[in-house]
Amino acid sequence: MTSLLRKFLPSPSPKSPKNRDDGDDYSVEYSFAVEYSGPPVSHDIPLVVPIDFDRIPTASVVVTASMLSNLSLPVVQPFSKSNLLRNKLSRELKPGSKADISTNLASHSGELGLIDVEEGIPKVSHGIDSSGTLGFSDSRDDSQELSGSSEVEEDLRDDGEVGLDLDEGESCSRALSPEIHSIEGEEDCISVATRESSDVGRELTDHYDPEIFRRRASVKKGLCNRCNQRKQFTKKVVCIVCGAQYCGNCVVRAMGSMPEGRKCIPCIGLPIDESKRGSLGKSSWMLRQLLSDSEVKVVMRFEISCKANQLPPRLIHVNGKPLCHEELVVLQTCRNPPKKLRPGKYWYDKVSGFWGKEGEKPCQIISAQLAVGYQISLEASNGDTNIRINNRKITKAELWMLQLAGIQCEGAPHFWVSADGSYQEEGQNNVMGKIWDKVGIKLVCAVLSLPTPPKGTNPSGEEVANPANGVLPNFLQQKTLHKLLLVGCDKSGTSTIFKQAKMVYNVPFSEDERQSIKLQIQSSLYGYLGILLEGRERFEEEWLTEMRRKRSDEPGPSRSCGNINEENIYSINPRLKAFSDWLLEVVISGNLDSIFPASSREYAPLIEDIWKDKAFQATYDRRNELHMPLPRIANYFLDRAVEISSTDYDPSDTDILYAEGITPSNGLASMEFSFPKSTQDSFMDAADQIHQNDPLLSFQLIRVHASSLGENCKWLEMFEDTDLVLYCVSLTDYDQFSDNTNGVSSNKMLESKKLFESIVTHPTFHQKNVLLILNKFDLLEEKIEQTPLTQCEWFHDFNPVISHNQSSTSSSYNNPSLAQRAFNYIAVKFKKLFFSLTGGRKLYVSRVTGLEPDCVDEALRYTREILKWEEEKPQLTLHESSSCSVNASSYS
Ligand SMILES: Nc1nc2c(ncn2[C@@H]2O[C@H](COP(=O)(O)OP(=O)(O)OP(=O)(O)O)[C@@H](O)[C@H]2O)c(=O)[nH]1
Ligand SMILES: [Mg+2]
Repeated sequence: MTSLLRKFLPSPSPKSPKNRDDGDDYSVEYSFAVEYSGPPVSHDIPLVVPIDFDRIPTASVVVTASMLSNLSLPVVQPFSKSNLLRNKLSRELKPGSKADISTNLASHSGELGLIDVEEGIPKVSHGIDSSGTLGFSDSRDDSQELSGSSEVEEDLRDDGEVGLDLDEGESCSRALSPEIHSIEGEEDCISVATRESSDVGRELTDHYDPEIFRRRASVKKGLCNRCNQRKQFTKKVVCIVCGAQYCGNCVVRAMGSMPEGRKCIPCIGLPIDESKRGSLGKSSWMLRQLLSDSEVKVVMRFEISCKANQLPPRLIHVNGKPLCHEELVVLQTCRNPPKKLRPGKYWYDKVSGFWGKEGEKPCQIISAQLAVGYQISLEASNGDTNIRINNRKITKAELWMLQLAGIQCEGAPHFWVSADGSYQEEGQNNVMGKIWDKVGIKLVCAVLSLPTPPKGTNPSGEEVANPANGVLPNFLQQKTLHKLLLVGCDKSGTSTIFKQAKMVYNVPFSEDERQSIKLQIQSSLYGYLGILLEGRERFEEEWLTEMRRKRSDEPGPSRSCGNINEENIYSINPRLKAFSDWLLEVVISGNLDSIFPASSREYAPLIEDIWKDKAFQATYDRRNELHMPLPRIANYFLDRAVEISSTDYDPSDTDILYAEGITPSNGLASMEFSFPKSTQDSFMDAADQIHQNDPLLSFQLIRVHASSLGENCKWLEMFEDTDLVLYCVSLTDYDQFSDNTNGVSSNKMLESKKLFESIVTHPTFHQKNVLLILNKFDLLEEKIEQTPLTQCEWFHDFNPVISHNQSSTSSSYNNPSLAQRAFNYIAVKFKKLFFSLTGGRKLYVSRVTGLEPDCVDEALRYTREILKWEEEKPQLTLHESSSCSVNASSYS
């Protein structure tokens, strides 16, 4: 296999475009914005496939005139066989649609109805001759696909990027000439699609410069580009222009004082490789080893703010228009500029400030009314609903958002939404409300990954952007948010993990959350009381039955004389009895939540009386004999029943942690956090910790209750942009049963297995890795001594060989406890299941042991490591948290 990388270099100058018919294998093509206005064109023009030689697969399919009759969007697509076909067959160009077209300007401009030739940018591309090697030889023949496709293979290169290789000597080499040409002038650019983690397959446009091209072509992969050594090359510094890598010994000599950040000296002054924009300002480990902290900061500041590294405005398209310098300035200096602005195509709703990538849902709300780009198009976000906001068809996620906010969407309404979120229907003059005032809207948006308006004015005292003092303007800060979806069966402990995370990462509970948890605690308290009162009734009946039996056994006349004195330790006075009867009725009817704790003020004095009553205390002493078991945590609250039932009760953090649930609906909850500085971090060395405490790296933890996922987990669709799924399993479920929706009792571990299967095989999570959190390990340690794991049929072959002569010196590693072996066994069971269901994906495992907030720290820090590994695409095949390693041989 010969890599295209080395084989092909740029095409001829745009100033002398070669005509396709002259027999040459390549031609220079031009790209410009066009608005299609005529009937379908049927010129016989072969498809052109521009190829970026440096970052293959970066080739884009460019539409030619003859394809316009059956293809409109998106004109430039990442190169892939299926993309080519799908787009060709399924789209239709309607008059009025705009597109970027590349074609041979010289011969076809007139017939295409071009409107914006002046913005035209020459493109480097290779024409494919009509016999068809890498494309459609004749667009009228739909059956002809990539006829050369068998020679094209995706190949994972050693640097982790996907490359495109061709078989040596195959027909592609006929079509693509290895001849070297160059293009002059700064205006030149080539179309590329990079494989950034979040932008896979998305089109970006890279600056083209022959010097950069030459430099990139001469970069030695896998070696230090100065000393040519390979050894000790795992950590390196990479030039942000040409991609050359340098080892620790050579970096400073190769890069000098780094006045523009990490660039080798000849690259200084050249524009950066756009696919590396995301790493601007993020220092590497190696650099931190070589330079002092303050030096690293200065270099990183240069890297972010120097002129040569700024975004070229033309590479940003807004509503179809490549920006000019002034527009980019307007965009970047407005009050709420787009975050993470990279080369690409965006849509912008000037009325509401909604902003998104072309063909995608909105990702941000920026300042409204900016004079930037053309008018927005109906299809800007590729919305597949009939509902419009400000003349844009909205996406499904936005429709869900409106519906969850209680906004009527029946009858395909067309809303006008202004910058403050007030909305009205088209043709009507009255404002119907404000979207952002709706209850729970922030949570809904967070969960659906939709933007909410940025916070209001800067409170005084907040630092104002000033690169001189190290504070960068918003647009230079690129915050990365990783989404973690936390899900599990009933009582698996997801809400506890969520609350633990809030506490350990100092995310305060809002007043609303505290109030709702307070009501939850009070309501549960009445539930626990109900269980105890039911027990009291039973104990009293048992006592009376026993007394009657004793009486009947007594010989002689006393048997019939007089009634039994029914007064006993379990008797309560009529007032308490009336309350008890009523409460039991409420518990049985399942209406507890609707009655309590709204009316708890009324009942608080009764609770005090009940709690002090000897009958109740006698029952409480026998709480282990109750038919309906009290949750473990009940004691904690019952011991403070009087305090909790009072109206001025204010739950402590521990109360909140022990409470059941987070929100009244017990459904969705979301929080954003970042990892605070930690003195001990088992996963990284000290230098990495500095990097990891980066405030721009944050995480969103979304907890969703299994019952909110709907039939066949259909609502998982809402979480498509999850970065990692955290699936929570309670280790104590193996001997527990619950009634499923059909009223059939089933083992809870098997239920958990079933939900796990549905989630990991759900199409939304196709290709997503999963972290399995095995929870309540502390309870497993107690339980497994009493109840064998084999109670669950899935674990029938758990048969640990325990060494009984544990010496005091043998470590738990050499001689794991029964619970540890059970943990390992269960982890392997899930791993095997996962592997059989998903093939190549990875299941990571961690555990949580207890209710202390920091019990979740390790599992959550592990998620950060997993995401880092994923980004770096390591060669490892099996990852385990060091403290939770799963060893299949530890059980037999
Ligand atoms: N001892 C101990 N108890 C735990 C642990 N994790 C959760 N619990 C308890 O287990 C019970 C269920 O936990 P939750 O966090 O409410 O579970 P859930 O997944 O939210 O379940 P739902 O109530 O169905 O939403 C609560 O009483 C928790 O206090 C743990 O690691 N150790
Ligand atoms: Mg709960």
